[in-house]
Order: sequence, then structure tokens, then C-alpha cells
Amino acid sequence: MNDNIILGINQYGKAEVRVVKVTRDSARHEIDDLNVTSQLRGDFRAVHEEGDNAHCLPTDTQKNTVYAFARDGIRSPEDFLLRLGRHFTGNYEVVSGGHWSAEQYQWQRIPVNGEGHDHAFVRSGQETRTACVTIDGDQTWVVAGLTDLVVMKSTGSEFHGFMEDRYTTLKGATDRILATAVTARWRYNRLDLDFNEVYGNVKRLLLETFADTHSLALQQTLYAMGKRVLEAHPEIDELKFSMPNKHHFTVDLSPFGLDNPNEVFFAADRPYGLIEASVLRESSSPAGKAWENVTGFC
Ligand SMILES: O=c1[nH]c(=O)c2[nH]c(=O)[nH]c2[nH]1
Repeated sequence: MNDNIILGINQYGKAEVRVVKVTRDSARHEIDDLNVTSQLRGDFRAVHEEGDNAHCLPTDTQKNTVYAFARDGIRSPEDFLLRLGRHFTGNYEVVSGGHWSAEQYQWQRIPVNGEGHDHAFVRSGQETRTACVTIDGDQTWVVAGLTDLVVMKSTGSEFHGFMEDRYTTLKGATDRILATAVTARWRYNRLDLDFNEVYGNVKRLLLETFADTHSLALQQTLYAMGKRVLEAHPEIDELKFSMPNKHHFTVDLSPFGLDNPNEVFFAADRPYGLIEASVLRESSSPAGKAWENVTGFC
């Protein structure tokens, strides 16, 4: 039996580099707030097998590069990560690829006398924007997305006509609350994009579709959201969604002599339904390694 031990797949870098860039060219400042992870791939056998660091670019250096590059501005998370990825793969023979990902926190100007303040901001916690760049040799993939876009509809949602067996107790609903926290990622087929503009538009389409789809199942709403984005954005080939069905149960108020015409609910935190799917063009380009470092989806 050949029981040689060999090094398998590996990557390394600095995780969760928190960088805040203030653009202060004028009295009206801009804030970019990112959490960046850099992961290099390549020939790192020597450091693993021998502890030979000659071809190991320290994770500390990767962190410093994030801060140094931020000095020139962030533009968009995608552009910033592409710059990092191209820098590491372009300058070091041993680095053949890697993953660069970011979460972006959003800040809004604090309104004072009806005007957004020049340099005072409040975290606008609607959702966290995400970006992930993967490079392998001369191929590059960009996946954008968002997490925790919490939405709710107080009507316009039904769920009935489902399969039933001896364990089914759920009653069909013709008017229920639909609530979820949308986590979505989408894969671009081009890189020459205004990533900020596309992001804003995709978020708007996701919200509009959630709002204006009369839902017969969260699965149907999810699919409609993906379809709407793909129809409007030829530069996107595929979206992946992970959406918890945040159940709201009507409370029985009859012990108190009260009726409950769908007005008082118990918002359960667990368990929750978990609805996940990918929506894509049949003609889409191969996903390649686009999803390699993107976790949390089916
Ligand atoms: O939109 C829904 N999809 C389901 O698959 C499901 N299952 C369930 O119990 N409630 C719901 N709601």
C-alpha cells in the first residue's frame, strides 16, 4: 500500500481586515467601510512541508496591502478586490490565484435641518453588501451579493394545496404574513461594469419583486426575484438565494374573550423554513470557480 502523505488543496491569507476609507477631498466627506478577506492560492508546498517561508507572502503583508490600496480609494468592493487579486497574482510567481472577498457596511448622512450632514453618518443597517473575486491563472470571476435584507409582507401571501401525509398538521393559509431575510449572490459574465450601479438596481428589483408578487409559496417568490433580475441584467448569468421563511403564527386570543382576525402574531425565531435555489440562464457561461469560496448556499 502506498501511504505517502501529500499536501492537498490549500489557501492562506488575512481574514476580516476592517478598513474604513474617508474621502475628504471636500468638506462633504464620503465613507467606505469594508471587511476584506484575502486568500492566496499557488505553490505553497515548501512552507507546509519544510517550514520554508521563502515563497510565503505574510498574511500581515496582505493586510497592509489592503490598507495601502485603500489610500487610493475603494470605488466599489468589486473593483477594490479585483485590484488586490491582480496585484498578488501579477507580482508573485508562486501565486497562481486566490479569493478576495468583502462585506460592505452602509453609512448614511445624518439628516440635520432636512439636509444630510457633511461628515456625520449613521449606519444604515438594511443589508450588508458582499463581493467575492476569484482568480485562477488567467481566469477571473466576480460574484456580488447581499445578506440580511429583511423584508415582510402583511398580506398577499398564501400557502395551501401542499402534499399531506400522516404527519401533516399544517393548515392551508390564504392570507398569511410572508417574512424573510434575503441572502443572495449573483455571478457576473463581464467585469467592465459599474458595480455600484448594478448593485443598486439589483437590490431595487429584488425588493420590488418581493413586494409585487402575490405569493403562493416563498419558493415562487424567490424564483420570481431571480427571474426579474436576469431579465433586466444581461451581465448576470446566475443568482443564488438562501431565504429563511420567518414564520408568524396567529395567537389564539379566545381565552381572553378576544377574536384575532389575522392581526396578532407570534414571531417565531426557530425553527424556520429554509428555501434555497439558484436561478440561472440556460445559456449561461460555465460557473467555473465562481462559487468556490462562496458558502451558505445549496
Ligand atoms: O412558502 C412556503 N413554502 C414551503 O415549502 C412551506 N412549508 C411550510 O410548512 N410552510 C411553507 N411555506
